[in-house]
Amino acid sequence: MPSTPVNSQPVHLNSTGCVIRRTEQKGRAARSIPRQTLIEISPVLFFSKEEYAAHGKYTVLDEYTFTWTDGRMALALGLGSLFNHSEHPNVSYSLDTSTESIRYTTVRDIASDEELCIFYGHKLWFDSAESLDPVPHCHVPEVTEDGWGDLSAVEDAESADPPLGPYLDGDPDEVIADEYLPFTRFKLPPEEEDLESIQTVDAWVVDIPDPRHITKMLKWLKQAGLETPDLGHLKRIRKQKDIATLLLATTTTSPGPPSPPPDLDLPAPYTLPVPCKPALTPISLKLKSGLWPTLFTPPRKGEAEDWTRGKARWAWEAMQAAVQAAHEAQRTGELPVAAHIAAPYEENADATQSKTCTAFTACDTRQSNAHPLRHAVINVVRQMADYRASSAAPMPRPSSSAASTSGSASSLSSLDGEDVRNGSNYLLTSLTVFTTHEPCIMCSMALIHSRAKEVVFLHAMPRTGGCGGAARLPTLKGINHRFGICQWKADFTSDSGSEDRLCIDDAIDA
Ligand SMILES: C[S@@+](CC[C@H](N)C(=O)[O-])C[C@H]1O[C@@H](n2cnc3c(N)ncnc32)[C@H](O)[C@@H]1O
Repeated sequence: MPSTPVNSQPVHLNSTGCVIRRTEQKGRAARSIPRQTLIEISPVLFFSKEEYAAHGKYTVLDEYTFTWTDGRMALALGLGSLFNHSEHPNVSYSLDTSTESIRYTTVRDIASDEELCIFYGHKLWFDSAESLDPVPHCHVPEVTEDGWGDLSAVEDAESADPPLGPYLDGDPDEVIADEYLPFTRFKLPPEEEDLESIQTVDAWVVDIPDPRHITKMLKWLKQAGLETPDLGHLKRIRKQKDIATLLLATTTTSPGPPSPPPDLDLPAPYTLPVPCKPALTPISLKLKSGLWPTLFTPPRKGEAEDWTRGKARWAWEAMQAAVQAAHEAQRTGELPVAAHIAAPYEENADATQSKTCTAFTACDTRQSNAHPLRHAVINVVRQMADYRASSAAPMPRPSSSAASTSGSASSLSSLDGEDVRNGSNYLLTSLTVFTTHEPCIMCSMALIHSRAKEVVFLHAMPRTGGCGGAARLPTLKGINHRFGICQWKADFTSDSGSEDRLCIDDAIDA
């Protein structure tokens, strides 16, 4: 660590204009740096948990290490360990598991000599002394010749307000209204059912020939403890040809026929298949009510998942990872198309310490592999599956999900050997996939097979896309899973004016 006072000449700097100065505030800009500049890629040094528990944590390293996505303790080399924490960071970072490095990018224009800070998370282990630097409000510093040649930025700067600003400042748990989200959500119409796809359960019913007995039977139902919530989506009485029939209980609740009061002299109960769920569409209502009178519960406005400021920031960083990978792909002669599977956003999580799932990024490699199927989405799913297969890493375990009609979603937990053999390595259950381009029909189908929770894409592909362009696969009849679809808003592009470079021929399937 250099020991120069704050106003002396920098003794350690990198090519994008960062310099280390020994003050209470580390890591300053030696010159103005435009937003969206990749200022540092820090390789990471790892310690096993055991090594860290036995030695590392008793040393100064404890101030610098954090938990990597796979549980190892990690130390950022280069300038990475020197960024101080701020509630208003001007630098964002993303963990790149494929190269085991961390990428640091400015989130707004940085004035010369301004301290460079990242956000450590909400659980700090020290009392934060925020930098006294005034936060410049979108002022674009004049870039004058400063002796560092023309190495100031990797990306071009724009003079507009930084798109991430609204998400960086303020309460990360605050729910953001749809119009302020960085993407537009497409509302999928409720899935249309047909007679074959309606799920039913067998239930006991009893005919009540004398209508005067209906009230008595309803009372008895309550007393007998048969007013169970599993039948809450069905009406209790069906009237057909002047005969009322009462729904008693499913055969799961009551394997044998319930016994109504003998003094009513009712006929013997019998079983009927009744719908398992309420009707979401008028067609479904008609079909289900043909089996048994069913409640109609169309999806209401505002039922979409809430997005918080912290989650919007997570999405922004994930899209940025995809965009960066696409630019890198382009530099190596590939199509500028990339996909990023983000580790799930954890509310109230410490950004550096508690990630339990790994993120994956892949680009299109159909040029270098001379293989027409090596699309970015296929590559990223494959990358994740290979990683899981090789490391017995955590995988999604099916449970329930609003987005999945196959009834699967996840907490991330290890699966047993049988699941692995069954191909669970490919499951994206509960995971969001960020792509620079709307996935083509093949990739959209792969995402359905993989049970992706949602897809967020930057560029629409009207002629070839499978998420609304040429087709919208999740809405096709007979599909056994649906993923949510979101398109990134142009105003919020993480690509800072360079997005035109990601444009590809609209005849190409991404
Ligand atoms: C990764 S290091 C950052 C670089 C460190 N300041 C240095 O001089 O090497 C993390 C440590 O820096 C200090 N630190 C970082 N941000 C701080 C802040 N906002 N307020 C006070 N101390 C901070 C804490 O001691 C923390 O354990």
